[in-house]
Amino acid sequence: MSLYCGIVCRRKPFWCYRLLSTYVAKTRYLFELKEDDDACKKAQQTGTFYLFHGLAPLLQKSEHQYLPPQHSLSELERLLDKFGQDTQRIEDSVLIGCSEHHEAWFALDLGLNSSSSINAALQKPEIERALQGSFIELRKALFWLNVKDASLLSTAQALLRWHDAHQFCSRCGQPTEKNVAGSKRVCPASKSIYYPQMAPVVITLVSDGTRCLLARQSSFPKGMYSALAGFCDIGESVEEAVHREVAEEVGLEVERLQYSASQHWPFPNSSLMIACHAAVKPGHTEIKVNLRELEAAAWFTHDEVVTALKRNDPYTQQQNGTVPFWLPPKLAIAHHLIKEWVEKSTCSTVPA
Ligand SMILES: NC(=O)c1ccc[n+]([C@@H]2O[C@H](COP(=O)([O-])OP(=O)(O)OC[C@H]3O[C@@H](n4cnc5c(N)ncnc54)[C@H](O)[C@@H]3O)[C@@H](O)[C@H]2O)c1
Ligand SMILES: [Mg+2]
Repeated sequence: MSLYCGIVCRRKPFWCYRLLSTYVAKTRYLFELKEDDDACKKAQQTGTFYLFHGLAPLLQKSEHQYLPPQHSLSELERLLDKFGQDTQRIEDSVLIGCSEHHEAWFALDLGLNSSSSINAALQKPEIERALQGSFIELRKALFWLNVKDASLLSTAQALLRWHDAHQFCSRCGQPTEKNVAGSKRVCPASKSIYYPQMAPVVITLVSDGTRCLLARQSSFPKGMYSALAGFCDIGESVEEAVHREVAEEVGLEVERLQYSASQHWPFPNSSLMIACHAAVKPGHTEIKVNLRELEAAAWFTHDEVVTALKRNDPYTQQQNGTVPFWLPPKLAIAHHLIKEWVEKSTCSTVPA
């Protein structure tokens, strides 16, 4: 229930956090930190930092799970000091969220070349030893993290990568400067403002009523099949992109599009995955694979998909040198789409 009653406080910020629901207060607090550099600097004093090296997050193994440790500002300053680095490097950190109690969370990459400090990147093994953890490639880490940490670290990696790649103004070539939160970069020379971007991608699970269509690119791990995905062209609607991508990749026309869900996907650059179900016209099921885009595509039955969904670790399942058919991991939206199709077809209400 929202406690916000429309009362406007005279204190800065112009709303009173105490009158807002926890969620609204949190979003307003994060909004303030993005807009106000002084407030964000102050938040760093009481906030915590997630560390990365070359875009790989620091993880610590605890019992049966991997967790990303959080470090306070003073711990981070001590670490930098220990390795002979100036604390200006902390200016490269980006805001990635906050707790319900308004403890701000930041991410900092110690391996990328710093735009704030003249010191060279820190050496990975030494920091791993000092912090008793390992920097693990995010694609691998996603298999071991819980949903909340996976989402937070994906956001952090996407934002750190975007800042690393946008250090110069594309209009005049001069260096750009990030605001404290990292929600934008500004070119002092041309006055251009740059905001972190995501590319919209449609991902579609096509059904013929009893089977679903899955495909693989040669770059996928062996045996893995997924739903059809493709970047939206400029000027296209989501619906147009779904029709075009399915036609382009497998030579089929689809109808009865149903939006399912969306997801931020950090690889290889930030994408906004928009997931849909679609159906082919009855009898129009002949696949014509575009070999410039895909290695293979095929129709899979309900039973084949159910069996594949149960294969959590496909690499241990190899028999006689063959790799079994398997599906993207739980955290990928493709997994969600496929699971949804299985559940719907079990109830006999799958899009025909
Ligand atoms: N989260 C998931 O479940 C999931 C599943 C499948 C694919 N994906 C992601 O979807 C994305 C798109 O899938 P795809 O590779 O089949 O796309 P695609 O079919 O559009 O083919 C990729 C090609 O599109 C072109 N392209 C056009 N706009 C681009 C842009 N903004 N960035 C990069 N390339 C662009 C390039 O030539 C590129 O080689 C991939 O990055 C992949 O990681 C995510
Ligand atoms: Mg594709």
